[in-house]
Amino acid sequence: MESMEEVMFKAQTLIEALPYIREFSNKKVVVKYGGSAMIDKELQLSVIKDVALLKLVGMQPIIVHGGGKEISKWMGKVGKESEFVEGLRVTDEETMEIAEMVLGKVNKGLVQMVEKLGVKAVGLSGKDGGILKVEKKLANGQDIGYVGNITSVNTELIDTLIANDFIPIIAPVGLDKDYQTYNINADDAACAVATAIGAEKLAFLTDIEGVCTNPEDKNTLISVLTLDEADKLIENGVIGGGMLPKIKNCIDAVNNGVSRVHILDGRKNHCLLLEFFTKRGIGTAILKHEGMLEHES
Ligand SMILES: Nc1ncnc2c1ncn2[C@@H]1O[C@H](COP(=O)(O)OP(=O)(O)O)[C@@H](O)[C@H]1O
Ligand SMILES: CC(=O)N[C@@H](CCC(=O)OP(=O)(O)O)C(=O)O
Repeated sequence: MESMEEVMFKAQTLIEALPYIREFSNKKVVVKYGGSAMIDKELQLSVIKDVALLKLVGMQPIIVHGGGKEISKWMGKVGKESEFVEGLRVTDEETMEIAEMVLGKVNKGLVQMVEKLGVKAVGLSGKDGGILKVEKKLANGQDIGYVGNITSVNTELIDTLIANDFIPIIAPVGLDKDYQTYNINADDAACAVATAIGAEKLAFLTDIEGVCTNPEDKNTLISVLTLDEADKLIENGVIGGGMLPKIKNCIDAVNNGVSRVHILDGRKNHCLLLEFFTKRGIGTAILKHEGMLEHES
């Protein structure tokens, strides 16, 4: 049996959420779901429950997912080594086939979870309705195969689904002008979709607390990062590895009108709810300038 104190705490939490629910009512929010937060089934359900709740309280969520670790696992099963250049998977024809199959499986798994919660979802890849059009992307000037750089986003299908109360769940696969299939980094896909549909908010779920001055020490988490500060951290090498393309996408999204961009720890249960509905927020917020901070500390 819950104590009165516990019940009151829950009521307070709900009241704290009120202004955020009002502010984001009918607003499009994009969640990039990938990395380690995808591996654990329990964590998956926690993320999906959060997204379903965002929908049920009146927001218009769109999920863009990855599945890099799952792709690597299945590559291993067929005896293929995964190779990355600048965080991008070197993608030959066979790798493309595996990536598309695995991302399709991940996609339908997420749809299934959302539907089970009684919320409508449709799973798509960037091939459907011409959502993601690409050209070949080079990494460090190097040809790494069927890796796509997004050239345009067709929002027609996404908008139709949202208007009909579905949560669109998008896998990062696209077509070039000759209708050749390409593998797309999921962070790139999330940024492009958020920008094209005019999202109010873009949240990247990843496997670390947020941007840190020392990634080995979670106490060095940076809660708020302005574009100028982000540029400096890139210049002096503080931001590296997989965080580099993520931050570049964050900068792009902010510069292209997505006013709230966040990097959150997807390993933390209900990280989306904490970010969306509490005063403090969690993770790192990337803002054009400090004055735009929406959370009080
Ligand atoms: N300054 C930094 N702050 C946080 N993480 C960083 C930083 N520099 C490098 N990283 C690395 O980036 C990783 C996150 O990127 P990545 O593994 O590609 O995420 P995902 O798989 O979720 O897309 C972290 O686990 C960390 O090792
Ligand atoms: C070109 C490229 O690298 N594509 C990625 C697509 C999946 C992805 O980005 O998944 P995460 O977000 O979980 O890392 C890949 O093949 O791994």
